[in-house]
Order: sequence, then structure tokens, then C-alpha cells
Amino acid sequence: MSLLGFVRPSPNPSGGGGNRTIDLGNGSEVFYVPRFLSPDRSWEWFHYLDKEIPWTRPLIHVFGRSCVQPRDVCYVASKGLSDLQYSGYQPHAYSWDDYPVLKDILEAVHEALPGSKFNSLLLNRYKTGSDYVSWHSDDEKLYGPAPEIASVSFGCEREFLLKKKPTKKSAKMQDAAHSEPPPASKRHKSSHTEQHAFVLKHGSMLVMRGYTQRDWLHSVPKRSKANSVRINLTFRQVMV
Ligand SMILES: O=C(O)CCC(=O)C(=O)O
Ligand SMILES: [Fe+2]
Repeated sequence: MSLLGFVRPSPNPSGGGGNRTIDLGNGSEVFYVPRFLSPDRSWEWFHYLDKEIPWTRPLIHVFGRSCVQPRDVCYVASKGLSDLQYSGYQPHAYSWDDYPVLKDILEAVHEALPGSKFNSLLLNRYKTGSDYVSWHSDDEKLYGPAPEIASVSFGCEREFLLKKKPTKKSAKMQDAAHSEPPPASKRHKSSHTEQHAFVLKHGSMLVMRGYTQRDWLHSVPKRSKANSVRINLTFRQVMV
């Protein structure tokens, strides 16, 4: 444990401490560190973030429709980067200097992931189990072709799902099958159902690497039993 209060990942990434590396195939990988930060420090940071971050719930545009984003968000970025834009929404970029705790968390992430140079951060707050993020990938051009994304979670545990994007071939097969879903016994054979689930713990870090954004989708679905606030920080590197 360092002064910053975080636990270094073990030298063998898939070894002790519950750390898990999942090889998703074709150059995609997920690395999960359940005890990245100590619980006490994580609660201290949770309360700071809950209170001090200027959370907003913007109007976004998806599939030709406007809707309120189903969670609170905020965006922090270094000066001089290209603007982030998603779902017809361009968030205001706050400065790291406005929120010193974010710099401490960034330092902890950089120390744990040698070579990483994150310069932007998307913050999410899920107030209840009705808040969620639907299936998507963070494949915006400004992150480059194979971005590393580090996601740190605080508060209520929520499920994080990953599923493979349908390939052109499997999409065609689905079209041919029309509306009837396949019988349960056949479902596992479809590439659509290749899926992984993680329960993201208070103080944990999950890292997506390689071609995960190109080839996989991820989501945090609604959960009626999740009855307290979860805050999630996703660190990214905008290419300059
Ligand atoms: O809340 C999470 O764990 C994921 C958030 C996410 O996927 C995103 O901000 O792009
Ligand atoms: Fe994402």
C-alpha cells in the first residue's frame, strides 16, 4: 500500500489479490483489479466526487430521437485537446486543476499502469438502479485505433457486461433467420452471445485494452436491486 492508499496490481497480472486478465481474443483484453484502492480512501473520494463535481444530465440524440442521458455525467480534459462529441452532445471540458482529487486518482492509475498517459476523464454517476449505460463502445476517432481505457468505480456495486459486436457474417445469418429467436439450446452458438460479466466493486479498476473498443460492446444495465449511488471514472487518452 502506498501513501496514496491504493494497492499495486501484483507483478503477475492474473495472479494474487483477485486480479483477473481476460483474453478476449484477436488482440482484445480486459484487466480487472478488484482492490485497486483501499475502501476508506475510496469512500473519502466517493463523498468528495458526489458533492463537488458539477454533475449534469444532458439531452442526447440517439437513432434520431432526443432523450435525457440516463445518468449524471461530467468531463475533465487537459488543455488543447480536440473536443469530445458523442450522441450529438459536446460536454464542457473542466480542468484537472478545478478538482485536485482527480489528479490524485489519475496519479494512482498512472502508477498502476506503466506507460499510460491519460489526459481526459469521463465521470458517470448512477443515482439508482434505474440509471444505466446502454450497449456501446468508446470507439471515437480521437482515442485512436486501440485505446486503453481505465475505469475506476466507487460506491454501489453494479454489473458491467461485455459482448462481442456482431460480425457481418453473423448479422447476415440473423437477418436470414427473420424474427424468430433461436431456441435456447442453439443460442450459445451465435457470436452475439459471447459475453463476460464483472461486478465492479467499490475501489476497483477495470482496464479495457487492445481492440476491445473495435470488436466489443459494453454496458451497465438497470438493476432494480441497486439502491444506492455509484460513481465511475473512465480515464482515456485523446490523441493530439
Ligand atoms: O460505468 C461504467 O462502468 C462504464 C461507463 C462507460 O462505459 C463510459 O463512460 O463509457
Ligand atoms: Fe464506455
